[in-house]
Amino acid sequence: MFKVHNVNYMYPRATKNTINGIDFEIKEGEIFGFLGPSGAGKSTTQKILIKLLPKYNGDIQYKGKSLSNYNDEFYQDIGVSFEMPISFSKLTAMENLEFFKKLYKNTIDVEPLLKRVGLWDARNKKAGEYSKGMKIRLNFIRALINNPKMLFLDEPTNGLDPVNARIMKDMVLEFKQQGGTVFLTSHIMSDVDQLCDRVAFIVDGKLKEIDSPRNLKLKYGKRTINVEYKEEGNILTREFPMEDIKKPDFCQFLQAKEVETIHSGETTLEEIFIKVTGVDLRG
Ligand SMILES: Nc1ncnc2c1ncn2[C@@H]1O[C@H](COP(=O)(O)OP(=O)(O)OP(=O)(O)O)[C@@H](O)[C@H]1O
Repeated sequence: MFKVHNVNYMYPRATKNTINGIDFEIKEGEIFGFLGPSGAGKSTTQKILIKLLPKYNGDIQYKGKSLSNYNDEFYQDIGVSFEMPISFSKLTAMENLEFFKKLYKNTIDVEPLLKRVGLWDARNKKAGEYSKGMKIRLNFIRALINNPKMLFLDEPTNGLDPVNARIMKDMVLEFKQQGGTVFLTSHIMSDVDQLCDRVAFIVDGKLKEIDSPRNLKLKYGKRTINVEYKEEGNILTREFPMEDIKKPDFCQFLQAKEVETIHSGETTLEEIFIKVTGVDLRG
């Protein structure tokens, strides 16, 4: 869908590049996560990809054609839901959606989507009177209004309660199942784990890692089995090399002990984030 080659970007009046020679591809039909510490360049990259920052150096191809050669037809193809909800506060949610519909050739029926995200009953309320979470949900529907092939989502579940976050994630996964491609940024590693086929880590404008969450967990995790067992009222743990799984000693150990839990030693995306970026998400 996208091929990004050796892209650099410097903001006007800045003294150094914000984006430093990044290379990556977004495959058609995948959910691609873009992760990194605050200020690393995630939003800047997203803005470059949606043609808001056209003065980059390097090559970006969208569907085999240089991004810079696309006109406004590009916007018929994509949907964008950024962190800051954008809507006309004096218009109702429905009036907002009707307004945005007029900008596109192909549009969808918003009723089922508004019902799905729980905004149907509030459709005639002014967008300015919506809560933060309602604005985020409205913004998401707006991003889908032109039946896009590609969605750009910035922190899609930030500010949503767990139920609405779940609905949003299900809708993103359904968008993918119907052939859509997604580029998303998030600081919520469990969301990234549930949604993304591949993730890229950006630090100081440079890409440090690109792979599937599974491969990253194998790469950064330990090939171990950790057994937690009870002995004389105490909970003890013992770590075995993964290779021991086939050895009689391991089976004998399990049979002899009162086993509580068994885990393989793969790591979490949060731990990987800390290792790759050097920044602790927990602050
Ligand atoms: N309009 C601008 N002019 C100059 N510098 C900017 C501008 N927008 C962002 N920057 C700088 O570019 C760098 C990257 O910012 P960016 O918004 O891309 O980070 P981010 O990774 O999206 O961060 P966050 O997770 O906090 O949203 C930061 O140092 C920021 O201060």
